Amino acid sequence: MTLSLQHVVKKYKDFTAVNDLNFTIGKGEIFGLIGQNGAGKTTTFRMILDLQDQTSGTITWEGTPIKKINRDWLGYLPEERGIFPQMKVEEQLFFFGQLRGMEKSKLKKEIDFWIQRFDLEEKRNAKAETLSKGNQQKVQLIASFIHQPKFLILDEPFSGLDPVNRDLLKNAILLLKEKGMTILFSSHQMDNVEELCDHLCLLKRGVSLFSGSLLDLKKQYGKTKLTIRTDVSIEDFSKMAGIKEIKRDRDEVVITLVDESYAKPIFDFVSNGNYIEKFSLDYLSLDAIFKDKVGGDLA
Ligand SMILES: Nc1ncnc2c1ncn2[C@@H]1O[C@H](COP(=O)(O)OP(=O)(O)OP(=O)(O)O)[C@@H](O)[C@H]1O
Repeated sequence: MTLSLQHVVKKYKDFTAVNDLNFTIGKGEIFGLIGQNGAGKTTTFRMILDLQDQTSGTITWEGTPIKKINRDWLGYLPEERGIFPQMKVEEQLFFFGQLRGMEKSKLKKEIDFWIQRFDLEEKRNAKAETLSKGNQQKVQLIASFIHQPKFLILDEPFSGLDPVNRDLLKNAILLLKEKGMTILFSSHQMDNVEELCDHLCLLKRGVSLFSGSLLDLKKQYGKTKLTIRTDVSIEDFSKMAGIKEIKRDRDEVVITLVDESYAKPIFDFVSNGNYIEKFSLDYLSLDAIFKDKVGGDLA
């Protein structure tokens, strides 16, 4: 394993912000840390980054305590956004790359690649303060990994991005993974986590409710989401067993089953021996699982 947290605790006086946290991230993995506001995500990042000490527990990178490792292995996009407002985009990226010891010609190639990739060519010589919020975020993001770190931490990288830029970012993260980077990120948008993560940790008030592969988490709930395109009314489904929740969504009926064994009798009932256009049995979405795990208690 590349990064490993073992029994990590962080206390602020008598308040425990992170409580006995354990997870490991494999090389080249994209790992999601999810949890509501105040769950302890940023605190965890800051401990991994050695910006603050844990109260107890160990954090290691390839078996070595992180404190003993050269900082250049790391990249970080903090939740608080900030770039130099007066500096031009390209200058800014040169500044961050050189700060991290990158050689100029290699840096130039990287900058050209990412400016192109993030659709910032027209902004190359613009001062950062004249850029839209989304474009500033893209520049800060590039700055976080321009020195090609082995491990990249992104705190809420998707916040404030429109759908087009969201996709640009998503594809960039996948490209970085392809290049062998290990990536840890947090997001409140479960669809982003679902699309990107191999593994994840679900935090609630500093306690891990789950840590492991996304598929294993989904398997805990089984294939219990049933979507059927049908005119059959919700009332008519009331005679069927195994339905936990049912609602109509335009021309479809969406059912949460007690377990997947109830799907077949429902299929027989709805199709009645005829062709049906859509009948699909899926795992629950991460969003539904998250809400179930953390409950309605938002405090
Ligand atoms: N320096 C500090 N002193 C006291 N309490 C703190 C300090 N920093 C964080 N906390 C508390 O620790 C808890 C975890 O905070 P943290 O910022 O890690 O949450 P988060 O999961 O990143 O939340 P968000 O999604 O809102 O960014 C919160 O209750 C917060 O108020």
